[in-house]
Amino acid sequence: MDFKKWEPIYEAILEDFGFSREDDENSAILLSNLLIGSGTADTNTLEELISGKDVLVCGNAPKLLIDLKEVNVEDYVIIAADGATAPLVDKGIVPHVIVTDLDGDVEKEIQANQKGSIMVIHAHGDNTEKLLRYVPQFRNVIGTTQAAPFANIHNFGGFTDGDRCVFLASEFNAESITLVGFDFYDKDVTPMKEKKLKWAQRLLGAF
Ligand SMILES: Nc1ncnc2c1ncn2[C@@H]1O[C@H](COP(=O)(O)OP(=O)(O)OP(=O)(O)O)[C@@H](O)[C@H]1O
Ligand SMILES: Nc1nc2c(c(=O)[nH]1)N=C(CO)CN2
Ligand SMILES: [Mg+2]
Repeated sequence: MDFKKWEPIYEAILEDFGFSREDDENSAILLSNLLIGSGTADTNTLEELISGKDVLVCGNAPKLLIDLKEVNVEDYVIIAADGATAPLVDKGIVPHVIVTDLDGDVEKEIQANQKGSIMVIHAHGDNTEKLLRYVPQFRNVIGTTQAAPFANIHNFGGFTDGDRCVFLASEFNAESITLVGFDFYDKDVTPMKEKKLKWAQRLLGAF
């Protein structure tokens, strides 16, 4: 994603939520340093995995398991959005890629990572403690930010874990992108989650 294209959307998100760009930037610097310690994965791995392939993006809506019955998971490169990892792992499915800001079931994500999942870990102003605690426990990590990319920190576009999966699949030239476990009208969510889902829906309108 060209950051100049993403930046106006990012500025609108910052304003809507009252997030601080400086906090996001400092969190990204922290993640960059943590990855220098533990080893950053190469984005070529994502290119090789995704380019020309059919991708299944798994969101964490309650209907995820119902949606999964309609697809043959073996036909896809599977990208799990954060909390979607646990129900997949419980069904014996190891996602090829996990996109996370580490506020889901991180223990399940560590298990999946040990079985081969590539981690795409997102730094933002409200997850620095999670980064410090968990990043050293993962291998094969690619770091992302919603602010400007630099050095070993990327910005493929997107905001919530779920829509960032789709931006990532698009960035690496997926042949097709199929969504399961997305429900933007889920009423059983907090007001904050409802607001984030509205942004996810809006951002996915571009695809
Ligand atoms: N009804 C839904 N409830 C929860 N997540 C949903 C829903 N529909 C789609 N999603 C997508 O699934 C992703 C993963 O969901 P999860 O429950 O892990 O949320 P989360 O980690 O709190 O999300 P985020 O960190 O992006 O706020 C979300 O980022 C969202 O894009
Ligand atoms: N600063 C900040 N940025 C975010 C946050 C958040 O809570 N705070 N949540 C996200 C995933 O929904 C993505 N980006
Ligand atoms: Mg999350």
